[in-house]
Amino acid sequence: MNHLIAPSVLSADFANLQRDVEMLNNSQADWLHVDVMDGLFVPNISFGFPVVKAIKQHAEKPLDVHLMIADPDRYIKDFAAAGADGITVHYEACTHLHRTVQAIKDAGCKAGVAINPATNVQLLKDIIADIDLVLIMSVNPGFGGQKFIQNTYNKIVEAKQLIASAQSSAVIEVDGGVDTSNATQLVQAGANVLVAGSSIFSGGDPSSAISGLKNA
Ligand SMILES: O=C(CO)[C@H](O)[C@H](O)COP(=O)(O)O
Ligand SMILES: [Co+2]
Repeated sequence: MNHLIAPSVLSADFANLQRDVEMLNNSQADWLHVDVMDGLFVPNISFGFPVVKAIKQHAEKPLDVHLMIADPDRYIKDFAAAGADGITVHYEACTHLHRTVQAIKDAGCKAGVAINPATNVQLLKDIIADIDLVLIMSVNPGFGGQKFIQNTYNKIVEAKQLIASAQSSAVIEVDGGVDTSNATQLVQAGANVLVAGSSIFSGGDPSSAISGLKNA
């Protein structure tokens, strides 16, 4: 599979969200990555259902919703209703992860599980066959614009082996500090989906930054 690009709307201009979503519609972006933060699981608050709904109204590509919230079971149905196509929860935020994954699927969405930089890939062994996506965080979640953590490459290789041994169809997504300096090596290690926020939106030409990552 060719790798996919999922620009993070967290780095968009919130005062011009429709304009930025339309730019993404017309770009080589494959998905729109939507970061929801609750100020509890992570030390930052981003946005909730009304903003996800507003993005959905204009988006022509799937919404890849990354929930950085405590006890996400409480809100799965609401995010599905708001327009999520995929919902990713954090391993570290779920007491009953299997139940949460089933709830995501029951809500009609693709189910993803994210792991923080200090969480061992092997902890996904008993859920890997049930999920559609593994999100390997390459920064500590909570903020855009952080420095990429090098150990991510090893974790991608390990996740790929875990997926193969379980005959899982899960794809591997990487999130945090992704730019053209590491994109090629991430894809070579086995990443299928690259999330990028600041490297896309901080320059003057987001659309060509997306093309740069797509051609990595
Ligand atoms: O989940 C996230 C932060 O927790 C964001 O998706 C991620 O940080 C993307 O932003 P950047 O490319 O600027 O690192
Ligand atoms: Co994210």
